[in-house]
Amino acid sequence: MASSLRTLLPRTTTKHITRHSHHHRIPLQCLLNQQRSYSTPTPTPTRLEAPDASDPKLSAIDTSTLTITKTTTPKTPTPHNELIFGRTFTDHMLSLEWTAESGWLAPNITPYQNLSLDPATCVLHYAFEAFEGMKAYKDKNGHVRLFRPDKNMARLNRSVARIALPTFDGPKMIDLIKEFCRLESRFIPQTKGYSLYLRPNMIGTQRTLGVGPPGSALLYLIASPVGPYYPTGFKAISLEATTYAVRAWPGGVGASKLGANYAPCIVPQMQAARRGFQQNLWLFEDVDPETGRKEDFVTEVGTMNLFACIRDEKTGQPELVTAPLDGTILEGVVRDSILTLARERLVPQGWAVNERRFTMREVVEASSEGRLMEVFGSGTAAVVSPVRSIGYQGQMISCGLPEDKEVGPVTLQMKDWIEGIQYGEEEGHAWSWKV
Ligand SMILES: Cc1ncc(COP(=O)(O)O)c(C=O)c1O
Repeated sequence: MASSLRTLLPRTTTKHITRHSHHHRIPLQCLLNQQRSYSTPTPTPTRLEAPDASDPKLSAIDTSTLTITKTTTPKTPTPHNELIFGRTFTDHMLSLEWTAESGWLAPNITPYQNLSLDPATCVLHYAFEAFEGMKAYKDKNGHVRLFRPDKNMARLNRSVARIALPTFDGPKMIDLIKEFCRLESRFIPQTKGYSLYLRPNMIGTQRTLGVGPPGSALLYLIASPVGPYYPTGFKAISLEATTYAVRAWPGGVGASKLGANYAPCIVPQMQAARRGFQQNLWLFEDVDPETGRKEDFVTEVGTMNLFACIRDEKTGQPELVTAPLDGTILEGVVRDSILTLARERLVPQGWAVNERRFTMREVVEASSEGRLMEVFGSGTAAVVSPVRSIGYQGQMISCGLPEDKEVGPVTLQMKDWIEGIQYGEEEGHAWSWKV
């Protein structure tokens, strides 16, 4: 316990050495830039430079130094029917500290406990924070499995790099997560639909009010056992298309899983809820280069990507469409899985599968002409979430679900395929990683 507290407590928050290394580095860089600009003008950067922390030495993790301090007060897991998403946690947490001088220090698994942060810690002022959401599942033989954890680690590395937090060795972090899951295995119910939600989180821990790259960071992981998103079967949701606020924009950080992207989404979500909608749908207004007209492009939902099944006006061919990865939406792991499965398994049945920009005008027209077959959200929490209607500019757009149905065939098929892989029912699938 003593060593675990030392890990999380003041070491990073009271030591200042890491800051000095930046003080030395920054003036030197400025000097070099200045010198260069006297001879030939420095070209304007056309892309973001990789931050210092992508230095392989600074992103290495030594898993052989892992220490495990087990709790002396193990909890009784919450009964299945009482599980509420993100409310109860397991006995332990995994944590790793990073400093700009030494890179990643020895990882620790300790009892779940409070963090102690100096009030000046940079995450509390400037939102140096990025996170992930992934799950561990238990198959019918009692083996714990992760679903495409490489994708989550790659995305977390992209997110942290965008805000000058240190990158890390993804495969080594997965080894640590596996170790953590083995320790917490008793919290994962062996019932399909149940899982252990894993929340890796990285924060900048530099104690400073100066705005600059954090010289120290903490990567930690906590876990919450969760039940099925729809315990009594699917319940189709209705979305309010938000026309008065924007979630992300070209050149922004919408593709990064930063905490700072989520807080500003709550007020529009509350407003949608006040009008009876379960979620809001984020749009992006832009000129369509083909028509020269201003359009509302469909992007994604609060914590889900969005798919539509639309029958072609002329040929009648069904198309599965979702917004492209243009930097304004999160690159969902489930989104990618749906696209891959659809290309493998729906295209041979005559479907078109496209990542392309599509507009609310298209959705409205398809709906009014009876060509909008299904709409659904995709994400780790629910896998898929059927959409019954979208409120847009004072109209309710019906998304093709018959009134007596809660889910369409494509949505249901995707859930079955993906859960089959997650729970190891589809034998030997490369996306299901045995722990
Ligand atoms: C904004 C946003 N979009 C999409 C997703 C879906 O991503 P994934 O499929 O990786 O869960 C999430 C959930 O994490 C999200 O927060």
